[in-house]
Amino acid sequence: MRNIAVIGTGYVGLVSGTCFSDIGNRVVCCDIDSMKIDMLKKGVVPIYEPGLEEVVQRNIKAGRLSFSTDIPVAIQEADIIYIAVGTPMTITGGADLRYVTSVAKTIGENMNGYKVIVNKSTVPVGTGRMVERLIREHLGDPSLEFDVVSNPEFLREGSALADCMNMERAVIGATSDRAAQIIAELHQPFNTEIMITDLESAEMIKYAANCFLATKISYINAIANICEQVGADVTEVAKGIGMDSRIGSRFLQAGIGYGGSCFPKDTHALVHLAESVGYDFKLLKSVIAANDAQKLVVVDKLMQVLGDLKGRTIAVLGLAFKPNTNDMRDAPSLQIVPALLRKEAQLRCYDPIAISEAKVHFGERVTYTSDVEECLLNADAALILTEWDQVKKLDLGKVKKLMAAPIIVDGRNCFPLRQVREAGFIYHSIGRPEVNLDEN
Ligand SMILES: NC(=O)c1ccc[n+]([C@@H]2O[C@H](COP(=O)([O-])OP(=O)(O)OC[C@H]3O[C@@H](n4cnc5c(N)ncnc54)[C@H](O)[C@@H]3O)[C@@H](O)[C@H]2O)c1
Ligand SMILES: O=c1ccn([C@@H]2O[C@H](COP(=O)(O)OP(=O)(O)O[C@H]3O[C@H](CO)[C@@H](O)[C@H](O)[C@H]3O)[C@@H](O)[C@H]2O)c(=O)[nH]1
Repeated sequence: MRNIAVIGTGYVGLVSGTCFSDIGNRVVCCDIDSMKIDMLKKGVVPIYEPGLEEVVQRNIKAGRLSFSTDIPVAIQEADIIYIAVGTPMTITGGADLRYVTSVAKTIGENMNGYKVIVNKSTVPVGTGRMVERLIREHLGDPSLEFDVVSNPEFLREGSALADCMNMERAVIGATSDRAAQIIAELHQPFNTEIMITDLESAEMIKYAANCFLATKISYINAIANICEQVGADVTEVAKGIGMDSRIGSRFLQAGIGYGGSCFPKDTHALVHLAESVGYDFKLLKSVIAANDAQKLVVVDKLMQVLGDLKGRTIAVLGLAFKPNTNDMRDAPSLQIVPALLRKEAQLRCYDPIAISEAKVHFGERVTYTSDVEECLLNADAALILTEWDQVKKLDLGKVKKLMAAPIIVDGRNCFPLRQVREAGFIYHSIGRPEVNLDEN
């Protein structure tokens, strides 16, 4: 049993802190956001993450998990300190390290014995060394010992708890065997593959992994754009190439580009890091440019079907960057909705859980509903932006009766072509042949 302090109780800090407590450690999750901490103390989880609230409540009850804004005390009482604060993108594309820097200083000021300081935030190579230096500079007693470790997080939003409890690997980048062993032991109950490496390589692994996945998505989206011109179907192509185990079938879903709190900022951060050492990462720059362009292909498709969008009622199905989350950070809808508004379309937007987050961005310029059928009622066209189950399971016969015209532009390839053809829709999706009424 270890005493762990997790500093930064967002998606990553809350989920990993909860999982560490669930395997038997005593964990205090800290944050400077007192509203968040007050909610969590009552067992209320401030983010939408399936299954999380139950596990949080279970561990609070068991006395293993607590929440606090008193970060100095949490540091003093812990033998392992996890840093899990945000590292958002700066205007120049690099990672903003101000929160990491501030936490490192606070840790240094409150050190009172040997501790392992573990960085879980996604940070550029060299940050672990900077954290080490800052802690040392702020130590009250220079004889105090500590080690800095990098243990990047690979969970996905929407399946964060399951991803963390069943992690495929734990990457541990350490500067001492002592610290590597402590963090490796901490991960034993997860029954996962443990990779012990150096600090710099661990930091690089996180960016290299995310940027590889982003590259895979931009690649299949580029293939989709060619498929449309040559009459091929990208879902068949993805299936066919994915059967090659060297390629693998995951992250080959063509769509409206990647969004979310990680891929957009991490691709930019790696380009920025490369630039700082004199490498022009042209490949990754193209991945980013392709992704930016991909978000808007559905706007062109809508115009191709409807012509002028002025005054037309569009049912926008899904606003979150992916299903099972209410996170709107860098969601493709943030580009697509304003582009449609510039064309003076009337937008009725559906999302089962992200409406209050979406309102921060779109305000009163669109109308909102969490009822998918209400969204579709009398609409001139439906535009699918998130592959929510509620959308994928729609009865197309019923949808046709609800809508003013049977038109769907699908940015997520939710329906088999045969199904929409039989239901009598005009259906334009990504990288697949168009379905038009004359062939129905
Ligand atoms: N969200 C994900 O799916 C995910 C997955 C893997 C890695 N990451 C990385 O993990 C890090 C955290 O991401 P997130 O999505 O959890 O961020 P988040 O924005 O949800 O949470 C960060 C939290 O840190 C708190 N914070 C800021 N400064 C603080 C300070 N000085 N002391 C205490 N708390 C402070 C904020 O109030 C906030 O609650 C980022 O580097 C991100 O790239 C995120
Ligand atoms: O085949 C695919 C797979 C994903 N996406 C899109 O890619 C984005 C990211 O999806 P996903 O990776 O599932 O979600 P995140 O929660 O952002 O997780 C990513 O980013 C996290 C933060 O770094 C990492 O920890 C995870 O391993 C990594 O998958 C979303 O917009 C998806 O719609 C596609 O377009 N096609």
